[in-house]
Amino acid sequence: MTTIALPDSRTGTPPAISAVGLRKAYGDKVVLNGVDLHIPEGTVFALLGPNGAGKTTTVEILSTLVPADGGQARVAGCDLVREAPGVRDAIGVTGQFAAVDQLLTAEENLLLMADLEHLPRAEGRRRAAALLDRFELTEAARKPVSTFSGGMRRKLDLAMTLVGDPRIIFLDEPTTGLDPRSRRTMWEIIRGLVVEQGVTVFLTTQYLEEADQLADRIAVLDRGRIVAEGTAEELKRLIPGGHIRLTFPDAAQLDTAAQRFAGSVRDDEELSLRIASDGGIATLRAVLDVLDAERLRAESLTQHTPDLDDVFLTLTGRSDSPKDSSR
Ligand SMILES: Nc1ncnc2c1ncn2[C@@H]1O[C@H](COP(=O)(O)OP(=O)(O)OP(=O)(O)O)[C@@H](O)[C@H]1O
Repeated sequence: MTTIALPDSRTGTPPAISAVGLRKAYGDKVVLNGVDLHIPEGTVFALLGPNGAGKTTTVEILSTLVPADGGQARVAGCDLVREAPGVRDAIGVTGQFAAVDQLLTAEENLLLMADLEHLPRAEGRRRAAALLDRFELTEAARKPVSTFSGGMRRKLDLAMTLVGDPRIIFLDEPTTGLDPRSRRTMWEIIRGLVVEQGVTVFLTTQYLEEADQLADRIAVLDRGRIVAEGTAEELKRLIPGGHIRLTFPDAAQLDTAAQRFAGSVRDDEELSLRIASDGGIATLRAVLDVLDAERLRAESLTQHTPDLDDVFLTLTGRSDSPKDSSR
C-alpha cells in the first residue's frame, strides 16, 4: 500500500471525520477491508474509485445508515455507534439515495425538509427562499420536480441537504450523469459552500477531474482499501513520466537541441523534442537557459504533468481506472 502520511496543518482542531480500520462485508463479499480516514474541518476530501470499489458503502457507514462490521469512526466529534444522533445532527447526505419527491414542487420539497428539521414556519420559508435563490431555482420553484432536468434535480437535492445547515456534507457522486455545464455549476456551488460557510465536504467520485478540481486531499479506494492518499499534486508526483515538449521551426534547430539535451526523444515529422522533467521550475529554467545559449527559437513549449488516470494505473496496475470526465 502506498500511503502518504500528510502532516495535519491544523493540529489542535479535531478532525471533522476520522476513522480507523473500517470493515464491512456483505455475505462472503468483503467491501471495505480496513479503511482509515483523517479529514480536517473545512476541507474537501475526495474518495476516488471505480464502480463497486466501496465508496457508497463508506458514505453509508459514516452517515450511520448502515453499521460497520469493524473499526471505529468519529464524525463531528461524535462516535459513530455510541453517539449516532449527534452525528446525524451535524451531517447532510446527498447522493444516490436522493430524498427529492418528484410529485412535489421544488419549494414544497424544501418546506417539507424544513418541517422535518423542526424549523419554525417563518424560518423554514426564509431558508427555502434563500436556497432557491442561491441555486437559481426561483423561477422553477413552483413547478413539479418531475419536469426538472438532471442538473436541476441535483441542485435541489443539495439545497434540501442544506436546509438543516449541516457542518459536514457527504456528496455521493454528485455529478454522475450530468452534462459538462451542469457539472461545472455543481463544482462552483460546492466550492462556495466550503469558502463561504466553512463546511467540510466528503465527496465520492469516479471522475479524476472532479477530485482534481475540488479536493484538498484525495484517497484512491481500490477493492475496499485505500491504496494512496494525498493532494492531487502529491499523487501526480508518485508517477514518473512528466516531460517538457518543444517544437522547432526547422530540422537544423531540432538537430542542435537533440544533441544538447541528452536522453531526449525527437520526432522528426513534428519537429518536436521530448525532455524528461520532474515538473519543477529549476528544470524548466535549465531548458530555457540551453535554448538561449544555443540561440534556438522554439516555437512552443508545453509541460505534461501526469494526470490522476496515470496515478490509478500505476497504483493498481490495472486498466479499469476511474472515468475521466473530460473525455
Ligand atoms: N446491501 C448490499 N448487499 C449486498 N452487497 C452490497 C450491498 N451494498 C453494496 N454491496 C456490494 O458492495 C460493493 C461495493 O458497493 P458500493 O456501492 O459501496 O461501491 P461504489 O464504489 O459506491 O460503486 P458505485 O459507483 O457503483 O456506487 C459492490 O460489489 C456491491 O454490489
